[in-house]
Amino acid sequence: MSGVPRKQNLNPKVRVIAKIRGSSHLDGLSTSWISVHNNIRDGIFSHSLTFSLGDRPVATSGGGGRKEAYVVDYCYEQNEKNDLVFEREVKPFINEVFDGRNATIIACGARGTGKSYLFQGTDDEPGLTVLAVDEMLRLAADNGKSIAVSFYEVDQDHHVKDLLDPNRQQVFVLKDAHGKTQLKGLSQVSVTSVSQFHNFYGGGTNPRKSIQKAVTELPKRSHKGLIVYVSSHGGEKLDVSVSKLNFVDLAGYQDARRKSIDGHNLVESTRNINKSIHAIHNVVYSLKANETHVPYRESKITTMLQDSLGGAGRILMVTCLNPSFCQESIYMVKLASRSCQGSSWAITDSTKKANSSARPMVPSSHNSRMLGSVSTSVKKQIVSRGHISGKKAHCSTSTLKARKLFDESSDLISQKDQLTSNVAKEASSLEVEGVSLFTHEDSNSVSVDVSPVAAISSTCETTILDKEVSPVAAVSSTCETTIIDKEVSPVAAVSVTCEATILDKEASPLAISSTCEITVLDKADEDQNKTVLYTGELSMFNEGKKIDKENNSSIVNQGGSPPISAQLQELSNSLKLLCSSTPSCMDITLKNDAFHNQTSTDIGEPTTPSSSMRVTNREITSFCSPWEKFNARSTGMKNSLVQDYLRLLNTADKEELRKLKGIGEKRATSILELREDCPEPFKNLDDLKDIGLSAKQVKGWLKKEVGGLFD
Ligand SMILES: Nc1ncnc2c1ncn2[C@@H]1O[C@H](COP(=O)(O)OP(=O)(O)OP(=O)(O)O)[C@@H](O)[C@H]1O
Repeated sequence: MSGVPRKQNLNPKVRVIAKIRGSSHLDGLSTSWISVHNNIRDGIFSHSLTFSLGDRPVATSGGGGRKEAYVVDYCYEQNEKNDLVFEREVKPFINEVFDGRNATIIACGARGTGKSYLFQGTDDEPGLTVLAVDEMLRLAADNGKSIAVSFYEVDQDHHVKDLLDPNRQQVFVLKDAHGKTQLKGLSQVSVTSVSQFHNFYGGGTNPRKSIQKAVTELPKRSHKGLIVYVSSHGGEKLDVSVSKLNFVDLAGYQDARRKSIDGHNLVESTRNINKSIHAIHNVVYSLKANETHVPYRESKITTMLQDSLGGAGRILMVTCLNPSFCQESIYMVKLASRSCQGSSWAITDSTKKANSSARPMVPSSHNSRMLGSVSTSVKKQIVSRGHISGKKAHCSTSTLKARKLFDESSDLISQKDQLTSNVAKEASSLEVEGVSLFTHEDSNSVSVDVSPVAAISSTCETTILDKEVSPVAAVSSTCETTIIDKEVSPVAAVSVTCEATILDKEASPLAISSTCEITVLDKADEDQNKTVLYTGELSMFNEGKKIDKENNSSIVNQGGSPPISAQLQELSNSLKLLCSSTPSCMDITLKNDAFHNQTSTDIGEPTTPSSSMRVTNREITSFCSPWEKFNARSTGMKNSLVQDYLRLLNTADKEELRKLKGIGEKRATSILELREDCPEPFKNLDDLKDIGLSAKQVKGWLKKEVGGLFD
């Protein structure tokens, strides 16, 4: 990684990096599940991180099994040691601190990801704090300045304690007359040598051992902070600090619904910690985005650090990552990427999906909470890096089978009796089916003529949900294929997304919707990104009548290379075949209580509901009676309204939430708390019981909003 260009983000105030923890003997044969890729965007270098398990991408968006790439300013890999991170990231800060500015280095990450190791290190591999103090002492000696330190912790109850005080005296965070933060009761101790620092900070020659000892005496979950003051006054009591270098070792992020070793639910003890981790990310995000309001007051730790974080203060946020699979690490990377980029962005273009960047990756407890629901998902990925010029990559037979899932949606429907009798069994038989739009009609090979191709990924997901075991509530299939060509212009990425949804709560009504989309992003022309877009859309709400489908093809590519054009043509043909192979006539009754069916269905993946709501004009005109037209239209509107309402609950800020009927201060706070545990807690109206609302109540309010459509 040392040879890469290092032009960095132009906003020098905040830098967000990642560090993959080095291996210890305890790790055994852990192999990295994180891939690090170089990016250059607008001339700025960054790294993007993707996650996979074996050959499977880890679905991070919570929907559609998308493989997303999260951008950070830089990522240090497993073999890169503390001293490298120090030289590159911390040393420049020290010079600034000696010039009178404050700086803050924050380590965050899931538990056991090496945050403390990074800061404290070992005798053999000193950590950032030790290396920094060493360097600062040297500079202080050269410049006639002196160094002092404070060491504190902020526990889960927001209490601040002085760790240099044997009695762990409480520290009070106050503002003076000038609005500056005062940490009343926090000791400052002068330091003149590294070994002396070890004594204060670690209580011995091996800081790790001492800190581990200290940790056992402390509450399990707390943030720890070290302040290194640089003062020109010197002396034992440094009342006037010229500038500060803060090290903040945040408590490990942990899913609040996990159980502790002793079986106790950790919700209570982790909620406050997680809240403050979010708060510090929110502050970093606001500062990086130059927002006028920075939410320092959201937590004790950000209030304490306000003087250092604001103004000319520099910030380095290091997200520590586990070298082996860790769901919480993904979440931390999402937060880091959001802080780094303003929002996390995905190479697979999944940002097109509403809320995808902010979607939780924490496995939803809501699915498991919905008794009787069966959900299964399968993700398959083919990834090849480097050049595959003129080669044909062969897909496994599962891709052909997958294609069948889409083609045979009618078979699925005709099999509904079997499905309803044994949903779980059907689910497992469906899960072997994947989809590849690159599959030729007459063969199961994937042809890749684009050269060189940086990555090909194909993701398939199948979900069957049945809240009451029978009848089938929802069958949903999402497929995505992406080719990323980073090196050769003009094509940057080809992305294909297919979605199929079958909703059938009580045998009828039945709604089938499928959507296909091909997007080619062409970054060759900086001024004008050329885009080839193909969309195919098919929806069926039928009563034995004609089913309408709509295909839109819009080609505005001005300079696509011949192989890509040919490839696109192939894709386009495949899509047309795909759409045309879906049955054009179905004998299914459309029932007018579709709203109820839709809203009571627990659709686990958030990507699918919208497709089931699409009712185009052409579809509507294909219905026979005016009643059916009206009914289809109103069903779509009702469903859409419910989804918008849920989306609002999942994303709105407190102020917006309070504008909603039935949501006051208390409910708005509960909603925000729920979102901290699971950032998208409301997947259907039944989830509203978590905030003391019933689906019926909300439907009633929505009904009022839109008049008589809910009658
Ligand atoms: N670079 C590394 N090389 C070898 N071992 C490491 C490295 N980083 C961390 N470890 C080991 O991994 C384990 C966890 O590290 P550490 O305690 O620093 O994690 P943490 O993120 O601070 O955990 P927590 O959140 O629970 O405080 C320790 O046993 C540590 O020695």
